[in-house]
Amino acid sequence: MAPMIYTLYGFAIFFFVFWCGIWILHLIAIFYGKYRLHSKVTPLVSDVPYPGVSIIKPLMGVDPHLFSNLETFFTMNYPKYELLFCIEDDTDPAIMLVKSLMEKYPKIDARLFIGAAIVGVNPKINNMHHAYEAAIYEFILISDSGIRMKEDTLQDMMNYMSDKTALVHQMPFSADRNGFAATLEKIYFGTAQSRIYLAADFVKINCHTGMSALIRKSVLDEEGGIKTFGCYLAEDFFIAKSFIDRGWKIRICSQPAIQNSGICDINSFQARLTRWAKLRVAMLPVVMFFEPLTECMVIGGCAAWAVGLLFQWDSLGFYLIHILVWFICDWVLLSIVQNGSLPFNKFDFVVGWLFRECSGPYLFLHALFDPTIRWRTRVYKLAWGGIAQEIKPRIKF
Ligand SMILES: CCCCCCCC/C=C\CCCCCCCC(=O)N[C@@H](CO)[C@H](O)/C=C/CCCCCCCCCCCCC
Ligand SMILES: O=c1ccn([C@@H]2O[C@H](COP(=O)(O)OP(=O)(O)O[C@H]3OC[C@@H](O)[C@H](O)[C@H]3O)[C@@H](O)[C@H]2O)c(=O)[nH]1
Repeated sequence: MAPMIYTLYGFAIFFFVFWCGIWILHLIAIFYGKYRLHSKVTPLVSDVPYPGVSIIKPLMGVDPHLFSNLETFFTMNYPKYELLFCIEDDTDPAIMLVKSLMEKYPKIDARLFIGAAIVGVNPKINNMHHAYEAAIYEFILISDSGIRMKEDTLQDMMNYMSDKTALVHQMPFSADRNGFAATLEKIYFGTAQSRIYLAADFVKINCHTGMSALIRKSVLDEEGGIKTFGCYLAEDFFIAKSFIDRGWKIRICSQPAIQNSGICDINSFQARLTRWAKLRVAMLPVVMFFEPLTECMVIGGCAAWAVGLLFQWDSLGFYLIHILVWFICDWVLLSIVQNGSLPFNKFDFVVGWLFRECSGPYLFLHALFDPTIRWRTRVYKLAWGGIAQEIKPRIKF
């Protein structure tokens, strides 16, 4: 009987301590977010020789926002940059769209690369490889198709590129769009993901998501270039890891990434989160045990049970207060990340937040039990450690 009791008390103490740790994460995210995000960007000084940036845009297919998202790259206020658009398929309608932007902005140095190289299994790396080889500047910006830039975003990123830094990335967030799926995306990126992202950046843990990343090219070249990371689907994580292992710093900049894909529905959003969860579990198996415990409903339930056992507190009351305080912290964090009025009201936030918090643990479980990964037109399997293998030939739409 005694071992059983010790085990129960052991679990209770673990849950209670973990729960206390999670509140420290909340506080770090709120205070660090307030201090770190949305700083005023130092204006460009005309006699300073700014380093050049080769911006690589891997594209695949079109969506209703693609034209206006890409256009923001032609209207940036940065003195020296080139745009390198990469499109794998020569029948992709994105080609027409890029060409029309190149005609509209003839003064902007832009090139189009059609056809992917096969340097690994990661289709984004394969797509970008030719552009990477042709890039002329000392910095590259890898920027996904759904990203929007403000006029000063590149300047903001460059401001954080110190001599010891090799990678500056934008914390994922989303644009103001209408509909429940857009609300859900904003709530997820502005709460659950921002909390971990900001805390990880604060303690210098690698949490790099590669949708918008400014990279010191010489450092990546020392690793053999982007092709070295073509064997992983989570090339972003492994690029950052290789930099950190060699003593370089990676940092977030002050402007969160504005994701503005024209495809915004609950199924594709959840499929994306599930895909990311599969990547995390394969690269860092420890995540399998700890990530569910970072979910409000899960850690709240565990802590409520623990305090009932350890301190004879009312578990239900504790659970409800836990949820309420978490909810308030999330509202505060989301407001900090948004840095302005939100495109939805408080009622939408309550519904979206509850939906996200209840569906999060389910999606994670779903990711654990289905190891195959579908990314756009391809299907993969991951081995422990993150090496990917393509298991079905490409589906052509
Ligand atoms: C003692 C070890 C504790 C490990 C705790 C792990 C808890 C992880 C909880 C939530 C993870 C949310 C991650 C959010 C961003 C990830 C988005 C993503 O998956 N992107 C992938 C695709 O682009 C990318 O390849 C992966 C990037 C990095 C994933 C790293 C996850 C671990 C982060 C651990 C942070 C702990 C912070 C602790 C601060 C005190
Ligand atoms: O087959 C593909 C798939 C994707 N891509 C490009 O890769 C970028 C990211 O694609 P998606 O938007 O589908 O995927 P995500 O936003 O989930 O990507 C994210 O997760 C996986 C990481 O490897 C990426 O670095 C990260 O950006 C886009 O610019 C897309 O055009 C390709 O070029 N080919």
